[in-house]
Amino acid sequence: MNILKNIKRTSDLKLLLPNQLTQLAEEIRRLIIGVTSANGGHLASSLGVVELTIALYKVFNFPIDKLVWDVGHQAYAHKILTGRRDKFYTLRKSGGLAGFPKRTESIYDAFGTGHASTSISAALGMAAARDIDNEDYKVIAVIGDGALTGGEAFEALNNVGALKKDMLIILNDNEMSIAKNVGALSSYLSQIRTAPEYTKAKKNLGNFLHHLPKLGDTVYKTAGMLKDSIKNAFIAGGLFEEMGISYIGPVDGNNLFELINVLQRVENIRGPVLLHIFTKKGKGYIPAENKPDKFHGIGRFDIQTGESLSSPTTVPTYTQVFSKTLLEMARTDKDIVAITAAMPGGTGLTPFAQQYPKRFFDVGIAEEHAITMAAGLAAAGKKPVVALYSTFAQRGYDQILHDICLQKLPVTLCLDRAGIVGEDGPTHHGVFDYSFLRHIPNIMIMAPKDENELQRMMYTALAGKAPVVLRYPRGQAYGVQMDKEPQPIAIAKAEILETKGEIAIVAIGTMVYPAVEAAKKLAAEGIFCSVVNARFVKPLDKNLLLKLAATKKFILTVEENVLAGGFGSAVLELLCQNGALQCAVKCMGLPDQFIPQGSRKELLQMNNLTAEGIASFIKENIEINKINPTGAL
Ligand SMILES: Cc1ncc(C[n+]2csc(CCOP(=O)(O)OP(=O)(O)O)c2C)c(N)n1
Ligand SMILES: CC(=O)[C@@H](O)[C@H](O)COP(=O)(O)O
Ligand SMILES: [Mg+2]
Repeated sequence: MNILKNIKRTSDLKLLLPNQLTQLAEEIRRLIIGVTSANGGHLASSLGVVELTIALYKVFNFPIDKLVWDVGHQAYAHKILTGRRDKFYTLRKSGGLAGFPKRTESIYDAFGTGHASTSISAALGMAAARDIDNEDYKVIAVIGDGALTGGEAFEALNNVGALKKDMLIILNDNEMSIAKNVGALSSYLSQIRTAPEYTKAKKNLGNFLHHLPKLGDTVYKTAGMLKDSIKNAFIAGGLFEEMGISYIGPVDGNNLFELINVLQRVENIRGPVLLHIFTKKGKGYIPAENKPDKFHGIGRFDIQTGESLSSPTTVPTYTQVFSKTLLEMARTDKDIVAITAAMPGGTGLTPFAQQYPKRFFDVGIAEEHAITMAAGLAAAGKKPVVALYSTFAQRGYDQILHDICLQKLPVTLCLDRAGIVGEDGPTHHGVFDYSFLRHIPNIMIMAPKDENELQRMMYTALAGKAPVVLRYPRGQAYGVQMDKEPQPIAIAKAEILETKGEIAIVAIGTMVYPAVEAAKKLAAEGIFCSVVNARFVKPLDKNLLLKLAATKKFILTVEENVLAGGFGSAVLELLCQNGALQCAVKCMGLPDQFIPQGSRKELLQMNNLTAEGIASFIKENIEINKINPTGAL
């Protein structure tokens, strides 16, 4: 790692000779592969943009110029080149470097990201601020072809074309979202790549690059000739041009010197420019080049073989249970249709897509559209199931409220990765869904304690005629026996798991088994508790909760959601409105702050959301609330 080691600041890179730049790309790739093989991470996307990152640092002057990475999952080379090489081994670990750009981590991270399609809006904001202050720096957004399918990116392009700010949008087209990119825009981009004019342009490119002036040629700049000369060497990108954005490309984004040359010239063009580059996702690591979807975001793996190093298990993930159950239900119910927003693999919908292609829709990174489209399908008599990650469903709040719930349409929203997700950190934890959904009229919200309950809740949701939200976490379920003929559960009925003592633990979803275990631990110490699996955040089991309030001295609610507006606060509201706060009530859940990155286990422990944490919390409260620990009601 000789070249990389000697880069102390980004300006050192500008002095490197061509062969040293090539070696640098190689060294960066090795480092990225080494660290992600140990820590997991977004490998394929980061490998694809190594040349782009080097070219950007060669040509531009960051952090005075501003660089915004869309999603930010591809920014590993950027981190390595901006003073974080020595800490790169801490990537995605608790207290380590974030997997995404983060403003508090480096001045080179101009904008924090994690969710898709925000880069053009953020870059336009920076360009507008620059112009208000009469400053002079470049603003660059790098957006992938997947992220460009998001509505926010188009809202931004629409505005960019009107405001005509000096800014560069680099479209990194690798024909992939996480899975194969989909949609009309993706077809349009591939038409550009395969157009005969492009082959001609590519032939002329070498010639063209050697004859055009670089930075500082004022004659070309003022006459606007530079822009025309560059554009004439490429082919028309009609869509963007029509929107008032100069289109340049496509350029081979894994050809470092071609890229540097083009960037040196594009730098001089005034107004908004979109530079279309194409790259290979996973470039430089054969297993990732061959399976870019598998290596998009991967856990620990063996570098030699590319095989996963996660311990094998027969316990299914919640995602797999959702996937299998939906497939079974769809066999007998022809009205079931499924929608994903660019995450067929992550949400478990790939088998459904293969089996029922006519009833499956991958809409691209377009959560808002996915939800309203589901509302349309429901209005026309179908039973849509929309599978989204909880964190990305945040995008669709108004669509859930206005398009589904107000019209009481039977859409089932399956929120995967709900709760703490782990190493992706605060941009991705799905810890707000109870709070941003439960105040919406007509909605039903359920959370299963295990995979069998998830199955039963899916049957419950699809048997009804109203909007339902089901939320379940990332990773392994419990390994419980599954019902052969799953039956729906009773609406608004909690499950009583233990009936002892003056204390009641009312837990929901992932917190039910830890609550049961806590009760067992406490019982071994002579402290007795009742345990309730609430099952529903809405509607609550009113009768049971009022009975508990009347008969117990202390109720503890436990949830894997922020406390503000969550399940516990729903219980408190119910008891308060019914004048039933005669017993003490406390709530365990997540605090009013963003949860950092770390393993799910570590983060649950840090927040006391474990059997031990629940048991200690109860012990602390015994004295305060004058509870008879041995009391058996
Ligand atoms: C709002 C939102 N929805 C979904 C995702 C999940 N996601 C992360 S990266 C990605 C694909 C991005 O594709 P692209 O922009 O082309 O980048 P590439 O990985 O191909 O480099 C998706 C769907 C997200 N981060 N944000
Ligand atoms: C960057 C991004 O948003 C996704 O790639 C996400 O990291 C996937 O998470 P899972 O690994 O839980 O599928
Ligand atoms: Mg892509």
